[in-house]
Amino acid sequence: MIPTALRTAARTSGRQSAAAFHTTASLAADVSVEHGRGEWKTYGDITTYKPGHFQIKTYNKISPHGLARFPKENYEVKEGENAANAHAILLRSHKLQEDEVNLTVRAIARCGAGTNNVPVARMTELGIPVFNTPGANANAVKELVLAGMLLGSRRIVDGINHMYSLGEQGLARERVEKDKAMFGGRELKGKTLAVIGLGHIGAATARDAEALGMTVTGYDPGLSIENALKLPRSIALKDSINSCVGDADYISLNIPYIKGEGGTHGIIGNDVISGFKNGAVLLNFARGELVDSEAMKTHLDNNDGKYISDFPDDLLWNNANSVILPHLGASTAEAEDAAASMAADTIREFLESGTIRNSVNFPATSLPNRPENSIRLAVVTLNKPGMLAHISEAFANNDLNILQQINQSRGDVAYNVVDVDTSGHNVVDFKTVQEKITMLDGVLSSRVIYGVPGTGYAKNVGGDYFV
Ligand SMILES: NC(=O)c1ccc[n+]([C@@H]2O[C@H](COP(=O)([O-])OP(=O)(O)OC[C@H]3O[C@@H](n4cnc5c(N)ncnc54)[C@H](O)[C@@H]3O)[C@@H](O)[C@H]2O)c1
Ligand SMILES: O=C(O)[C@H](O)COP(=O)(O)O
Repeated sequence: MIPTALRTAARTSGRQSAAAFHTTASLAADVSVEHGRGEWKTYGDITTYKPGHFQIKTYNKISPHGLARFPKENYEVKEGENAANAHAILLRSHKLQEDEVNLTVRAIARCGAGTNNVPVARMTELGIPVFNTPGANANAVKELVLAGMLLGSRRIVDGINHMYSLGEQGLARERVEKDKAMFGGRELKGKTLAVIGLGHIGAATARDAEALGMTVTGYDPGLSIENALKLPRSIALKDSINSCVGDADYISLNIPYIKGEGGTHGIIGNDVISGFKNGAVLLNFARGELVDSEAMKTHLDNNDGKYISDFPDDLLWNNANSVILPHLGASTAEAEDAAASMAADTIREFLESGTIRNSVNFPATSLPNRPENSIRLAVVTLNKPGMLAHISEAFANNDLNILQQINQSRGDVAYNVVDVDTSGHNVVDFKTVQEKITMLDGVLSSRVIYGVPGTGYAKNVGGDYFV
């Protein structure tokens, strides 16, 4: 729903002045594109916006190392609601609400792996690509999974708590040797680890577990070639979760949380848990919702076994056989820097050249550099027949020749990047062409990737032209 102020802006924008931008080549035409919200003054709250800059809205604490990738000449970074005219959103685990996604937002990047905190399906309907940072924090999580295996084998937490209590009573020296018999454990070497999900984290965990002398089994119906090449040679690949966990002393869950039919909600339920070996340790550094807490509690209360996780759980947080940490998997300086840097680079590439890399809802798309004397238009459409023909026709009707173009689709959405020749034109009225293309039935948005940062974006919002 367009807010009233912005609806007015959308209707009147055609009457407002546009800026002319010059291409670098000497023979280039003047190109007139729509200038954000006309004279800027209708562009939301002007006091929070620097015309000529891309505005990045952040949620959560994003590593300054990553944010430094946005050059100050062209970008301003603002936290949450201070960014009233955001062109892109950068976040970690913040549960993003639709009303936090301004009409001006062209893209969203999750500094991390899981995008279940972003309403991805809705963003696809709105024509907004959502990106993540595959592998950027995988080493940090893998190291915590390894630590989790040790926590599950050596009663380290119980031992620490016991020493604390003895210390308080002044009994530490007297009791320390006698009491150690209470905290016996077992070794990882020679035990079996089952890895569910052999992606960036799972594959690295499998490899390191083998190096610790463990036998490793794995299950991943969507194993990529890239991750398959990282697996230890000795891994036994299984064809179901149940067959993977049956012989395991440790089970590491490393899959995404996906809601709805065919998703992964409660995928570790009673049918899987009842197949656990006595004493098995379940490591959940993926998402809390993957595990059926009731079933896990019943299991822990009636069998040997442990649950180690970095996700909150109302039923398991104080269970004697569980160790629950804060959501710390990716909280290392290295992972935070890497994820924020990758996210910032991805957003920059998208805003500055239209390239799509590491999106979870849009097709990977990359075009060679824009030729001289050309303008680039990126158009998001529904994935239906005839869209490309209509876009091409709009250019032809305005005597604009297409130099290169790419059209990629994914699910319900298609993404087109078109470079059109401006040579031989004195003035190219791009406002008119862009409005025609944007208001075609099935077009969601368009963006002139040219000229002043932050300009040239238009949306077809249920028949309203928002520019
Ligand atoms: N605790 C943390 O701080 C933390 C940090 C990073 C990631 N994570 C979580 O870990 C998950 C995995 O991260 P990653 O970087 O390895 O992601 P990834 O995309 O590289 O790997 C996920 C793998 O899971 C597989 N998979 C999907 N559904 C499956 C299923 N039902 N059964 C078996 N395999 C399945 C996929 O094919 C893929 O290979 C993320 O989605 C996120 O939820 C948690
Ligand atoms: O999916 C992820 O990448 C992790 O859960 C990390 O989340 P965080 O960035 O909030 O630590």
